[in-house]
Amino acid sequence: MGAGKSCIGRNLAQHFDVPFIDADREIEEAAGCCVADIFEIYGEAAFRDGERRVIKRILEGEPCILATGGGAFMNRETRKLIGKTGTSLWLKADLEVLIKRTTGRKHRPLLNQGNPAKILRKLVEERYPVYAEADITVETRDETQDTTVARVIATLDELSRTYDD
Ligand SMILES: Nc1ncnc2c1ncn2[C@@H]1O[C@H](COP(=O)(O)OP(=O)(O)O)[C@@H](O)[C@H]1O
Ligand SMILES: O=C(O)C1=C[C@@H](OP(=O)(O)O)[C@@H](O)[C@H](O)C1
Ligand SMILES: [Mg+2]
Repeated sequence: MGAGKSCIGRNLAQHFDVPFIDADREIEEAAGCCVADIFEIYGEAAFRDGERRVIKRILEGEPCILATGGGAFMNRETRKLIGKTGTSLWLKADLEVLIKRTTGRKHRPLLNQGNPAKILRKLVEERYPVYAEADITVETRDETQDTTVARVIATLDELSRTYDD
């Protein structure tokens, strides 16, 4: 949450001229309400179930850049499917950066359940070892979106040169 998956993913899709899909927006469309309302009305378990199904459908579709929600990669089945059909990229941010980028934003229900900084610290501890299984890791720091996008593109360019050699 706050790493920039949605913003940077959209930018990258424009750069590479491929479709961009945000899994959270797809879930909201299917449910007819926003993520916060899905959590409130149906509960987190129902959201996770919808998230798993929506991501599976997207991965079975046309090639695209997909921004998942921060919890999606924690699902073993989703992780396996991403590994089989796609290339995963972890936008890795320090806790401080995540706090700065999420402060004052109310649309992430998990951060409204207590002290957001504490919740984010716990999630970083739980999730980062699993996120480390991603194919590619790119750091995102306290910097402009353009700087992060440029770092991702440079990393991908370097990797494609490595594969070409
Ligand atoms: N370098 C950066 N990369 C990505 N987002 C940034 C950056 N700097 C500031 N931001 C802000 O941080 C927030 C990231 O949110 P978002 O893209 O929704 O992240 P996620 O989808 O990972 O939760 C946005 O409000 C964006 O404007
Ligand atoms: O980390 C999480 O568990 C979540 C992250 C959110 O997406 P972003 O990571 O795009 O904010 C959204 O899917 C939901 O609020 C749960
Ligand atoms: Mg997002």
